Amino acid sequence: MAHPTPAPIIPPAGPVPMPPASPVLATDEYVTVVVLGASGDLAKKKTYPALFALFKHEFLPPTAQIVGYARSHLEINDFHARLRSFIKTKNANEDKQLTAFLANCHYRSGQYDQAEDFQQLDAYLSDLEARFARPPQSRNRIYYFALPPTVFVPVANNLRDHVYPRGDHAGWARVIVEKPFGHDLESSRALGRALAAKWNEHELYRIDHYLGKEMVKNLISLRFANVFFASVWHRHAIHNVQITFKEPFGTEGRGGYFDEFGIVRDVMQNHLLQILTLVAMERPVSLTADDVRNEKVKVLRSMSALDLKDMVLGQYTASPDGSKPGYLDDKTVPAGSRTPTYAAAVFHINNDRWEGVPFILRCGKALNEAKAEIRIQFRDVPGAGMFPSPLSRNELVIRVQPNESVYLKLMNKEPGLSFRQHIRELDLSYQTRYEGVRIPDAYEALLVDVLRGDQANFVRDDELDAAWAIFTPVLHQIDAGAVEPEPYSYGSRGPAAMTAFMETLGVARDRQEYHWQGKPTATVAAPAPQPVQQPQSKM
Ligand SMILES: NC(=O)C1=CN([C@@H]2O[C@H](COP(=O)(O)OP(=O)(O)OC[C@H]3O[C@@H](n4cnc5c(N)ncnc54)[C@H](OP(=O)(O)O)[C@@H]3O)[C@@H](O)[C@H]2O)C=CC1
Ligand SMILES: O=C1O[C@H](COP(=O)(O)O)[C@@H](O)[C@H](O)[C@H]1O
Repeated sequence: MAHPTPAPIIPPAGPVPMPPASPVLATDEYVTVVVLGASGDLAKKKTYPALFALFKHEFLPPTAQIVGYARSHLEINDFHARLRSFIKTKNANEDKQLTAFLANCHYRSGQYDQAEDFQQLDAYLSDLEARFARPPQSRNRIYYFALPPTVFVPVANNLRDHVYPRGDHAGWARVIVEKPFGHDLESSRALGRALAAKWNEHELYRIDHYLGKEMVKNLISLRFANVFFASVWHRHAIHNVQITFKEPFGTEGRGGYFDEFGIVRDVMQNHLLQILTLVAMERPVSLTADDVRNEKVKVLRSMSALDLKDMVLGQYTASPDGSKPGYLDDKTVPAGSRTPTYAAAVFHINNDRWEGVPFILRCGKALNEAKAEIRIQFRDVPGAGMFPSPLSRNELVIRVQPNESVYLKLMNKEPGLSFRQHIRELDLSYQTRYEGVRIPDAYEALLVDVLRGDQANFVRDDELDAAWAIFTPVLHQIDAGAVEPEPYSYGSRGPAAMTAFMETLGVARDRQEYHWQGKPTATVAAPAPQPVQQPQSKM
């Protein structure tokens, strides 16, 4: 195969100034970000918009260069035009910023398994470093895998062998890997071994983008920076914990990818389980990555492998009016597929703090609303009978999205001459309490962590292993078609079996009508945004 020589880099018009201090990178550090799979879906929808946002808000130094790499042959102007169509700007100033950002975005095409192509990439990066890094700045490289998992290993090997920083001022190298990290315990271990053959654990950043969401990052502050939560955060006060993810759209023509995984691998084994560990873990010794992850691993190791009898699985059918197709109507889904698009499961954490408390994880596509939340339901008040009104259980709700908020539902005396109790809430709605404050996208927050070298919000190898150990036995049964998922209509609340499932676990619904009086939230089915999914293998 012919390998074209790298295009010469346009010589600088004048001396490149030392970059201003970045809040995340010291002045003696220079960084190049290499986006592998730059022509794909994830790159254009998430990676580049997040990098632009960091550039715009001066978290990415203006000299940092971004090099896209993929197999497609793309002219740089076409590549920039493609990025422009996915990066929204609000005014002329942002347009100017985008033009400046794109001037730092390069593109190289090459195969994923060819050493020579990676050697040429290395030469290209070295040229850029010679131009933009100012000695004594160290020359650091971030490699972002926006790639199908089939090429993770050859790309990781080629990068380590041919594109690793070396020579004078060589700095650090960090690899960002996107899920799926295998499809069960065995495949995850095989992938882990292959990556570990060339890379150190401290260089690997396994992304679970839910760990970058503002309210998920807030969990550690809520729990450990407030004495009143710490004092009720255990089985004596909490009856159950519900962690819920709902999407109001189905696979919408991308069922081919989804069908290989199903909702348990797509959302529950990673995003929801990660949230569970942050809700349940003990106070870490410090906020350093390993102290936090040590506590998360302990939670996972205190959980038994999931059993099918502790699950409800569902698959959506067409909406009652026929306007929305069922899962099996998606042409990309294999006929007769039993892949679940909805799953609920109950977990128990076998330790002193949580014994007997059900942790209920629920996730589904094509449901009645868009919502991700953590709902901590407290125990019933003893002696509630002395009150004239039925008492509902207190609930602490942490709304991850949309409309981030923390609210505590409590019983309050109706004001006035009445002595009745009604449900009200202590409400920290971000829209009103942090009016005008921009909440960064999860990918931005995680890229900042990578620039800082903070792995606390990334999944460690033993954490991943423990997570797969919990799910692998049921996943194998589901894969073997052992369960027929219960049908539920597109746009509904999920399978009918959920009502009995929640009742059996002792989850109580409000015992009075409750209507929140605050600003209405847009939780009802909205036009479906296209989900970002791991690009399908093009190999
Ligand atoms: N700051 C804010 O943004 C605040 C917003 N609110 C809003 O007020 C409304 C009520 O709040 P809240 O009570 O916390 O939440 P919800 O009414 O959304 O749900 C409460 C719980 O009851 C379940 N549930 C809802 N409908 C049914 C049903 N028909 N059968 C069985 N279970 C059901 C829900 O499960 P499921 O998820 O499966 O439906 C959820 O677990 C919500 O729209 C909320 O967003 C309230 C306070 C503050
Ligand atoms: O990882 C995934 O997450 C998205 C939902 O992410 P969100 O940030 O939009 O809540 C989901 O649509 C997709 O199926 C899954 O792979």
